[in-house]
Amino acid sequence: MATVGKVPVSVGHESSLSAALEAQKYLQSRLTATSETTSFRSIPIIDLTKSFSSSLTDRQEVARQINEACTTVGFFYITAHGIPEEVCNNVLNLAHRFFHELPQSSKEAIHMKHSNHFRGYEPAAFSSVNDFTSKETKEAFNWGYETGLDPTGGDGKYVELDGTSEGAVNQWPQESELPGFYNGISKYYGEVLQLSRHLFRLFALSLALPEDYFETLMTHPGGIARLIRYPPSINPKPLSALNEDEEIGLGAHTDYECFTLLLQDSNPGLEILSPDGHWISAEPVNGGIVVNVGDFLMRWTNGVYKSTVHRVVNRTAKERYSTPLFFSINYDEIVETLPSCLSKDNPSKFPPITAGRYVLDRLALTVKTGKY
Ligand SMILES: O=C(O)CCC(=O)C(=O)O
Ligand SMILES: [Fe+2]
Repeated sequence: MATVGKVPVSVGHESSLSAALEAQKYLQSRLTATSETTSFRSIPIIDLTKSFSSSLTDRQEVARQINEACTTVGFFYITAHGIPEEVCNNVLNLAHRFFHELPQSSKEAIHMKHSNHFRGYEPAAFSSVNDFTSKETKEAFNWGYETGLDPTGGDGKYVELDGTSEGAVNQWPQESELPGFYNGISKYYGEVLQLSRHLFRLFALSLALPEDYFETLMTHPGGIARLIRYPPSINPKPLSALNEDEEIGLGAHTDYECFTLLLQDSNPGLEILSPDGHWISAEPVNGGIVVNVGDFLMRWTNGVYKSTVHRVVNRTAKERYSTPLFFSINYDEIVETLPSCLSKDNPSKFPPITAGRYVLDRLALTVKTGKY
């Protein structure tokens, strides 16, 4: 089994802190590297139809494509994923309503600064994924797992990133101010949570593990999600090799959790960095959801699955909306390198790590308040 059990969260904190600092160094090295031999110019599209088949061979066929994508690009689109179109359209529409209809004073009332858990409204330039050298233009609304949002009802043992369980920590807008908001979010979140569990079964197959290998690790999973708004560009510019963008929506970064499922509207903006230093636009695919490997899964697979650097630059005169879910396992699990990613010639490169603490230490580096 990959987990080595549950321990008090303080144990292993030092290693997750140094892991967070290592990750920052890794990011800097990726941003300056230009000479890797493996590279890519496009992002694969994986049709999930066969993943829902009762035939294991069919499911393994999809898992093989996932393995190929994760060992090379670290990003792929999924289509035929089963989330109804109207649920997706509705959540993007709610994002628009949140930023346009909710009065500023109500946004302030649920400002992220009131939260110990990075939840609530986050204005532009409040956080920065890499070192605060440029102000990020995005604004966001952040929330996380609640038992009531989980269609399975969970196992009632949810803990936050720091291992505590304080009860409800999400900061929601008042129903009277944004009618239907909680319901619409809840519908999408439930769907995308279940899709993430489905994907984890495919990830297990893709890593030559039993299909239910991760099952007991996602009974109260971490799942931070956001509505993000990128303002229209003041000075729209096409993507160029010169990399001299003044308006950065979200700076270059890797994600922290196991994997991310990202719904984006019809405006491009997401760009991913190929190993030889080219930014590739992850154009929206009709009915598609973007999936990318996060650093926690990269570590867990001993570096076999790639966590790829990406950023967002809105190059259009239209605003852009997106909704990522950062799917993690139960935050109180401690994991060590997956057995199928180890061999005599390839010993573990990473020490055991607590799922929540690792993410917390990464997130804490993105805000200046010093509060977290
Ligand atoms: O908005 C997007 O397209 C990407 C968002 C993202 O990369 C993130 O929130 O980590
Ligand atoms: Fe990201």
